[in-house]
Amino acid sequence: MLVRRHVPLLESTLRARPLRLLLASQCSRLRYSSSSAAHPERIAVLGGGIAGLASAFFASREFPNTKITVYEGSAETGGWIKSKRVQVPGGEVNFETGPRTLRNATVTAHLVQELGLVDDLVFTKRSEPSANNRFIYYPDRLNRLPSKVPSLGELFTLARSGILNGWLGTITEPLQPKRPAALSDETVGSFLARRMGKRITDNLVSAVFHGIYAGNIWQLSIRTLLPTAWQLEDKYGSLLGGFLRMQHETDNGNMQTLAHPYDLNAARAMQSEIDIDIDLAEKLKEATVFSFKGGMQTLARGLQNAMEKTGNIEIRAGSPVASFKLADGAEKKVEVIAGSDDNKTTENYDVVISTLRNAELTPYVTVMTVNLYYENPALLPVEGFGYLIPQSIPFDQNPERALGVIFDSTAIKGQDTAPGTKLTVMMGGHWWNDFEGYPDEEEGLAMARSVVERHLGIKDTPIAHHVNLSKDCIPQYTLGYEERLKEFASSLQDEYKGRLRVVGNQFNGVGVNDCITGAWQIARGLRDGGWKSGSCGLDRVQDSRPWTVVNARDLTYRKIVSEKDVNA
Ligand SMILES: C=Cc1c2[nH]c(c1C)Cc1[nH]c(c(CCC(=O)O)c1C)Cc1[nH]c(c(C)c1CCC(=O)O)Cc1[nH]c(c(C)c1C=C)C2
Repeated sequence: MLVRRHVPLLESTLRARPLRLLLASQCSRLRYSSSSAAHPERIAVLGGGIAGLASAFFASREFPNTKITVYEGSAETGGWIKSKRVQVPGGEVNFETGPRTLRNATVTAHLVQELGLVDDLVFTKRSEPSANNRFIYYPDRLNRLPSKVPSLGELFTLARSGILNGWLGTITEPLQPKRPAALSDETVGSFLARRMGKRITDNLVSAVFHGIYAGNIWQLSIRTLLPTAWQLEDKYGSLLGGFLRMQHETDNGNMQTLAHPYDLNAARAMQSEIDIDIDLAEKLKEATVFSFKGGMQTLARGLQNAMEKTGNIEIRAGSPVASFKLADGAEKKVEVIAGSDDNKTTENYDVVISTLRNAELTPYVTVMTVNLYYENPALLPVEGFGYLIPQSIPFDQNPERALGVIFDSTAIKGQDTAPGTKLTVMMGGHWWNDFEGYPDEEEGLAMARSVVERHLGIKDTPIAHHVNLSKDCIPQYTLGYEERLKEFASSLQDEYKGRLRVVGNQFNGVGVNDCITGAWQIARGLRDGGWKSGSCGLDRVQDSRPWTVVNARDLTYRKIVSEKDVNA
């Protein structure tokens, strides 16, 4: 593969990876310790999920001489990331109860590299069927979604299923009435139905949002979840018109897009501060998603192990936070009370990074995952990633309120030593919002089996299974979220004078990558005396600069470029 770096001098050190990584980490330490004259003495991180662990890790890189304490309520760190290794006849299989794969993201790739986990990675290549075959269940069968530009045949098959009914509205969108200037937010459903019609929105878009938020598109905020679409309409009066303008307004042939200046700065910081090893970059480029041979928990464990080795981070598992507040006295410190009922401690910190949830900011949804393993390796009627179920499916086709089914044994390979078929049925989300109780393990298993029998015709008995209820696992960025977040940010600043920062899936996005990137930004924000500033870590939402037209490539990490680009 033709790949080369921008900076030829670095090329030889790149090839000698261990040396390069060693140098990189020493350079980072030198740079970080240069500001150590004014480093915080103690930092507390509240919550040992991925956002908390990554925050502690990055903060320790910034301040090697600061004592960092991570408080985690449960016995184990990692939060929603949980992998379970299960013995089955013929080998072992990996069951994930939470996030199961990662998409390429600069900070995550860098973290994996720093933790020495590159050899533990498994990739789903772009060429594999699971990368290309994604299905939507509608109205009573699986429909393959076109992977890139759809062929006429693919469009015809989709149109025949009825999924695309109402698509004509999409091209007449620029002629439709403009959105009222005073409208400060809209639901994803309403925004998209205005241009695509309600039927496609319900049949297609709702399925995609099930797969990410397990949420209801008629409640989620377009302004937060599809901000570029919202801003394009704001600037150009039409989403399609704005999109087409972006194709024309090219500078040196580059595609353009709208971006918030904060995001542009963040992209520049990644570009200048992060080096990704060339071998890893190549693998990531060829993959749609990746995970770890031992499951996603490898990442959380890798982080914990690396932190334990630093000597300046203490992880207190089984130590729930009871309360925290700005401590009395002249010095700005935050007092944290934590621990079990019979063993509570009260300690003061210069900075607290909280990943704990705030009940007023967002509602949450609960998801039940049921992992199923069958001895027969050839059970599935189609090969692919799995399928999502839209909101429009009538109750009799989906009484269990399943959101989707993942074909794990094809979606990500290299984790199991047994050859059978592995599936995960995901149920609940917004559908279960009003439930007073949830199905127990036995009921969950029966419901999942009935979903795969009705949708896929699978009647076999699974030889291994795991039922897990993740109560309140995905925050819902509902209508008006951004305004609520702004108010929340100023109240935090008033109360904690900058000594409390917040990060995690309630603020940065619901994915693992969002949490890791948010943690990296929080730690950078503490640098060079930033820990004494009045920020609460929500600088992005408080930054009122308008979105501007930028070259799309300026938003992407591109230290690794193709030979063609180098020569251009
Ligand atoms: C525990 C359930 C989760 C559901 N959504 C998320 C979790 C952790 C978060 C999430 N899922 C996806 C994204 C998009 C980008 C990314 O970081 O990968 C996010 C933030 C996409 C996704 N959804 C499912 C899978 C296997 C993936 C990743 C791989 C891919 O896109 O190729 C499946 C899935 N997740 C949820 C449901 C209900 C579901 C249904 C099949 C909820």
